[in-house]
Amino acid sequence: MIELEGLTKRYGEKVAVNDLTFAVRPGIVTGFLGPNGAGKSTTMRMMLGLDNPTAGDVRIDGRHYAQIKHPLKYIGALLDAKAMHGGRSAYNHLLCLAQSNGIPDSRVREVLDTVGLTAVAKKKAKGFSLGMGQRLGIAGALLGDPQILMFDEPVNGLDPEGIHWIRNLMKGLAAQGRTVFVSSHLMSEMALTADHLVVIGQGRLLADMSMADFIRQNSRSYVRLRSPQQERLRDVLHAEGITAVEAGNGTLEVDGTPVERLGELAARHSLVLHELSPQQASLEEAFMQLTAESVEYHAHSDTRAPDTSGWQQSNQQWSQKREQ
Ligand SMILES: Nc1ncnc2c1ncn2[C@@H]1O[C@H](COP(=O)(O)OP(=O)(O)OP(=O)(O)O)[C@@H](O)[C@H]1O
Repeated sequence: MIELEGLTKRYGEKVAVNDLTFAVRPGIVTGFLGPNGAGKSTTMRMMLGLDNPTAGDVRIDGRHYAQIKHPLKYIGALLDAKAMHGGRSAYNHLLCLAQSNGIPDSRVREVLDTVGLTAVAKKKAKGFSLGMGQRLGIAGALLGDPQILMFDEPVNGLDPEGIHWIRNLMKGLAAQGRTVFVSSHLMSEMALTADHLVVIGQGRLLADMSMADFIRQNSRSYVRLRSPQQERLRDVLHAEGITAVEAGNGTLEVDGTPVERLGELAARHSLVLHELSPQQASLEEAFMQLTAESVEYHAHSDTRAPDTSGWQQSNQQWSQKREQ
């Protein structure tokens, strides 16, 4: 278990981490999300004793990192895959880590095998690709067979097979009862991997809840209906006290009524339906909605990536229509 209590970090005027209190529990994968500059890496560095908090406290199984004798046996971390001696071979890099942490040499071959680097074990790390470097960093995290694992952007540089592998690795580690804490900007990947989310913005805690609750609370779920008998359908719904909002392209949207009830109502009145589909926003949409106000770095160009403001706008319009 990792516990943070009022954790704060200032760099001069800048408050990078602002009074964070949360716990990371064993047996599940906890995702750590936040826009660029939100304070994720700073938080993780303080968890590992690499930075001192300005205020507050972080404890690993009740102890400060510095109090743990052989830390790699308790907590394994991938922070910066480039942070290694490039002149050493992958094998020697891990051997040095093992020997300074009281870990048997035999463990080096095991973790090299786990991450798929056995064939290049004798090659110098500085010649490694980004993905190979990530794998070596992950091998270092696994070396001490720790109960707590922390990964900062672990899929960075990995190919689809590698992404699939790390996803299953993290889920497997959590299923063994370990504590797994992972940050990533890849929302689709996070949605497939994490059970629980901690979300921060401008150093502050924005959410600490299950993935399902996070999406439910930060997005709109509704049912979309399409029928060639739209007018009759609207009348039937209206008579039942159900508000259906026209959403263009011949579709109606209904909020707050289970999809089963809508289907049964249509059947009872012999209405033809071409579509009856529950709609749930993605993690990415829920994340954008929650963090919209705490994004520090906005792109300002005509070629910027598509954002979800359209989605937010239609959400607002929809809410306004519902209120009318
Ligand atoms: N050593 C430092 N000195 C001064 N400011 C710092 C330092 N380290 C981080 N910061 C600032 O603290 C804030 C949080 O940075 P941090 O790297 O923790 O964010 P992050 O959530 O990991 O961002 P990203 O997703 O972009 O990696 C940023 O505004 C950053 O500029």
